[in-house]
Amino acid sequence: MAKAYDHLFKLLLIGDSGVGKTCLIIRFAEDNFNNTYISTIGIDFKIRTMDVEGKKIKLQVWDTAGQERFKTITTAYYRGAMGIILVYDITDEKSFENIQNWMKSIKENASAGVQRLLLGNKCDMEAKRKVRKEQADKLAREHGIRFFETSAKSSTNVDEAFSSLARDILLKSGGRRSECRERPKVGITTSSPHA
Ligand SMILES: Nc1nc2c(ncn2[C@@H]2O[C@H](COP(=O)(O)OP(=O)(O)OP(=O)(O)O)[C@@H](O)[C@H]2O)c(=O)[nH]1
Repeated sequence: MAKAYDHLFKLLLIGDSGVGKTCLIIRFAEDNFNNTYISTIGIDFKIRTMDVEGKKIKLQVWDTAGQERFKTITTAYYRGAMGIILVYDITDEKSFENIQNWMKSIKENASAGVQRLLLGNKCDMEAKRKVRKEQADKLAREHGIRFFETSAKSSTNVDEAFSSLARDILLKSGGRRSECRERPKVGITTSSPHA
């Protein structure tokens, strides 16, 4: 029987409440978008398998609640993550300023070698932009990480962002077989509806 996947990578999305973390995951895992805002309670995850550099990569993507009151629960999940995606909203300056605090939280709670990625979401809302692309580019460069502007709504750069992070983790691991060896379903699988 053909192997269902070569690697399992655990990713985590963090960032202020309302920046679009859940929507990015739903766009990535289900190719769907909903305008209704239901704030995440605690933590949730979805799965999608994708081809990266000729390998089948199963991505288990964890969605955290941005609200401060869930911090104790959500930071407990940092340690197991191989990649962490920091998300801000390009129409919300405060969410960009807070990226520094989210970076600090990674330093305090995640594994030392965790791969990070910065996303400026809601780039479909150009008229309401408050954060210039150059500002985020500079921040990403300072931290030595990649940066994309995305839109979960228009699907801009969502697949690109996830596959770029998966590729970086893959290359860093030297293509060694990673994590568990269960044999899941092939193709795109999702689980656990957004709470
Ligand atoms: N225009 C636009 N709206 C978006 C986009 N992504 C998310 N939204 C909207 O922003 C709101 C918040 O999205 P969520 O994905 O629930 O935000 P979140 O970061 O998961 O929030 P918490 O669960 O509270 O941490 C919703 O009303 C979404 O419809 C986007 O790319 N463009």
